[in-house]
Parts: sequence; structure tokens; C-alpha cells
Amino acid sequence: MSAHLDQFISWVKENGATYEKFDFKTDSEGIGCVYATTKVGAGESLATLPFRLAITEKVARNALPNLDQHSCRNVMSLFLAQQKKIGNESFYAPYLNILPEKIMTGLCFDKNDMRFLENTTLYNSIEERRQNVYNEFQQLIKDSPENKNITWDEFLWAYSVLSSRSFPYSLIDPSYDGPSEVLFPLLDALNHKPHTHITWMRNGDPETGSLSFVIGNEIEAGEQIFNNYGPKVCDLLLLGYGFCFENNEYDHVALKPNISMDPNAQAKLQIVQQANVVSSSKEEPLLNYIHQDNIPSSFYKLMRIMVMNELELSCYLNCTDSSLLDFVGYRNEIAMLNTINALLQARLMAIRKFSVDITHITSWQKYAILYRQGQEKLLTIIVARIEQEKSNMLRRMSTVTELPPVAPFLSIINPEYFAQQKQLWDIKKTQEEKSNSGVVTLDSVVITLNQLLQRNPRFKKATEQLFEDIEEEQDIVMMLALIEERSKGRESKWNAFFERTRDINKNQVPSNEEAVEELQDLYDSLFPAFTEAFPDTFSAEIYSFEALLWAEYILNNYSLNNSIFIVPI
Ligand SMILES: C[S@@+](CC[C@H](N)C(=O)[O-])C[C@H]1O[C@@H](n2cnc3c(N)ncnc32)[C@H](O)[C@@H]1O
Repeated sequence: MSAHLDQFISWVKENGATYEKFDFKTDSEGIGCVYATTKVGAGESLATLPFRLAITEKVARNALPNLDQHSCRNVMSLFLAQQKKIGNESFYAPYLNILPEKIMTGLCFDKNDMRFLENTTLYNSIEERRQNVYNEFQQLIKDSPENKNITWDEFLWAYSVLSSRSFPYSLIDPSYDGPSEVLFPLLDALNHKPHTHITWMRNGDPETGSLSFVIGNEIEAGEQIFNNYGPKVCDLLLLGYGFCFENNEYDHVALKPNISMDPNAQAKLQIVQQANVVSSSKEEPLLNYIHQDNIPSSFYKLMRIMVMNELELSCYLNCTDSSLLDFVGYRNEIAMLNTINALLQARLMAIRKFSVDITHITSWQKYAILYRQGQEKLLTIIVARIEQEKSNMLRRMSTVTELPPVAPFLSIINPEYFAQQKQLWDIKKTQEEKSNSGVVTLDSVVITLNQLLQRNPRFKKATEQLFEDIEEEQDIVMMLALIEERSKGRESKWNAFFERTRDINKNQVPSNEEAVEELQDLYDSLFPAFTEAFPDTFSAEIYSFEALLWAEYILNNYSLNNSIFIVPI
């Protein structure tokens, strides 16, 4: 046994702590562990520590007065660093001497270590947190000049002791209502294992009481004794404790849509707020944590808002009822699932970009790799779930026989229709889950330019002669093709959709004179030249300016992915 450990054991015992059936060891990775020396029965108390030995916020603030404006964590860190500095003069020296010299929490990662986290969300969280803690440290030293000899490294060590070993202060005083923390020497020697049955039991009052650890399941002699740090995700474990593990059932990925380039960002954020679409974080209204078994419905709602087009936005601008965001419309639903998919794919691609040499790596770099592998696995599972959702959606769309009663198709305008639809979907969903047969592709439920060209060979031939590069001008060709298809009346399979949108409800789209003028210029550049070149295809009667206005409206309000797909329901 080392001299320091000897001193520590004498110190805790002299001060009233009790423990019998375990010993301290260091494992092959250099991690301090606690092992049972004899069998420990279920329900037995493993160790008891009097509160007198606990390092609390009160102890720290009494020693460092005038730092009221600083957080509990910062004042306690400064106190610990100061106590460590005064060495054996400190009452807590026996405890501080046995703590690891190097605590490799994420905050202590150097540039080389950070390469192992590149392209993960944790990378940014660490950088941001480190900068904040550094700034707070500077201010702390300014406000406590007698401690200006404490270095950043010393402070960071103390900060990491707290992040990796502290307990909530409510264990001493359950009536205390705040985020205060406390260090319990001896009891903090246990490592974490998820699902460990252990009870943290308070005895007596906050001044003279104590805390005991009571074992839930029997432990054989020679086995490691674990604590349970609670349901913690890998990024928080790596950030605060410096380790993580594989197949962490609590793990999640953090997803945040980027709307910085969206001209309608303001209006969208307004709807998010008004309809009270909650996110996973109070500070960040767009941040959501996605768990492999649980994609929160609020995330879908948020994303439905994020992909709204002008028409959908104008309908939802005053929406305060978040249930109307359970479904906005078919176009919106596909756009929403596509956008989530794109977000996830971008993250997957980034996380797969990893070219660091891993032949000689440290234990904490191994944990960083475990974390990124866990994130990749999780992202892959969530992508598969979104794809499944999309194929279910397409199957439902393919069976829609009746169009919503009033155009447009938004649930805010047709709430009853969509409530009925939802009931039908729920029934279908259960059936689908049972049968899960028949793949429906996106192309079969939307209108694409290719389909229109194939259905109208004469039109196709004419446009191929009139346009040098159809792909380049696909918006214009699409509008002309829609007009052509509509002219077929009942022969067109989308006749119901065309009929319903024939009389555009102009009140629903803010009229934009500039856009109308632009469209007029486009019309004038095409007609009557096209009619003269191909009078059978581009008859003046069908290709009126009103028809072009209608086609543009369809493109603006019913299309996905830059008008390549029109969602006709
Ligand atoms: C409360 S302390 C536990 C005792 C600590 N091992 C010691 O030597 O003092 C928490 C620290 O122990 C380590 N630890 C705890 N559980 C672990 C685990 N399951 N795997 C790896 N390291 C673990 C981490 O370094 C963590 O920051």
C-alpha cells in the first residue's frame, strides 16, 4: 500500500468513516478501483462517511468570501486548487494526495487528442466549454487576487476533480433547492457500471449526519465494486469524467437544423415559439437529442416548420396550436423526412472522415474513438428509421383516394380532414407493421418531369427542339408540361388535383407584382414564338398567361427539391 493511501485510510477512519470489506487497487489501464476483500451481502452497508469530511460549497465559500457572483463549481474548483497548493497544511491533504495527478476529462484534451473528436458534436462542445471555463477562471482570479498564483492547469485539474467525482448536495440536505455539489472522499472511489444496484443512504441531519452506500446485489470476494453514476450519455461521460463505453443505451445524437441562410428564418422561429414547439434544450430552441428508440414528436414538428414553403408559412404564421403541426401536408411531410435524412447523412459523412493513426494511443483517445463509433452506429440506425418512416408515408400517399376538401392541403385549413386521415393512417400503420410488404417509390406518388415527358411524346419532341438543355431549364419545361398534362382533362390521372388548383385562391399567396412582371417577361419570351413553331402542341388557347401563372403557383407550392417533384395531394 502506498504511503499516501495509508495516510488517507487513517484520516478517514480517525474522522469517523467506516468501511470493512473492500480494498483499493489500480487496474492494468491505471484506473483506481475498489475490490471486495470478502463477500458483501445484498443490503449490506459498504461504507459510511460523516458529512464532516465532505467538501461542500459552504466550506469553499467560507474559505473564499466575496465570490458570491461566481458559480458553485468555480468557487469549489478554486478552493480545491488552493488546498492542493498549500500541501500538507490542508486538512484535506490526505484526500487530495490520493487523487489522480492527471484527470483526462474532455476539457483537458490537447490538440492531438482533439483530432480524435474531429467532426463530432462533442468537439465543439469541448472547445466552447473550455473557453467559457477559461474566461470564468480569469475573472475568478481577478476577484480573488490572493489566489493569483493558481495556474490555469491547476484550476483545470480541480475543475475536473469536481466534474468527475462530485455528488449532488441534496444528499446532505434534501430541502436545499439548487445546483450545489459536494465531494465525498472514500465514497467517490467507486467506478461506474450502468444498472448497478446501489443505494446512497442519508443518515441524520446535515451537520452531524453521514452518507452510506448500501449494496443491492451480493458481491463475491475479489470482484470489483461499482457505483451507478446514473443514465449518462457518452458525450457527457467523456466531457465530465474522461471515459465512456460501447452500446450505451442512453446515447443520443444532437441534431440542429441550420436556418442561417433561410430568408424565412424569422417567420419560422416565430411559429416555433408561438406553437410552443419544445426542443431538448432550454437555451437552444432548435437543438434536439435523438435517441435510437425515440425520435421526439416535437423534433418532427420543428422540422415541418423548417421546411415550410411560402404558402405553408403564410397559413401557419398565426398558429398557436402545436397539434396542427402533427401533419402539415404531403409535400411538407416528404420534404421534412428528406431534410432530416440529409442532416443525418451529412453528419455520417463527416464522422466517417477519420484518418488519425491509431497504433499507439492513450486510454482517453481510445474512449474518444469509442464515442465516435457509437455516434456513427446511432446515426446509421436513425437513418434507417427515417427511411422506414418515409416509405410508410409514400405507401399511405399511394392509397389516398380522396383529396382534402379545400385547397391547399394544409392541416391548418383542413383540420377535420386530417384528423380523419390520421385515424386511417394509424390503422394502416398497424397493418403495415404486420405485413410490411409492397415498396412504394417516391416517383410513383409524385409528378416528375420525366413522367410528363413520357406521357406526352409530341410535347417531348417539341421541347427537345426548342430547348438546348432541358435539364438546365427544367423549371420552365416543367411548367409547360404541367399545362399540357392539365389540358388532357379527365384523361389525366392527376385531373382531380388540377381541377382543385385551377382557381388559385389568390388570398392565400401574397401577391408579388415583381414576380408577376417577371413571369410576364418569361411568357412574352416564349409566346407566340412557340405556338408559331409548334401550333399543334402549344395552342394559344391552352398556353395562356393565366395557365403559366397557375403552373408557377404549382411549382412554388407543391414541389420538392427545386421543383423536380410535384406532390399532387
Ligand atoms: C468517481 S471517480 C472513480 C474512482 C477513480 N477511478 C479513482 O481512481 O479515483 C470517477 C473516475 O473514475 C474513472 N472511471 C469510473 N468508471 C469508469 C469506467 N467504467 N471505465 C473507465 N473509467 C472509469 C474515470 O476516470 C472517472 O473520471
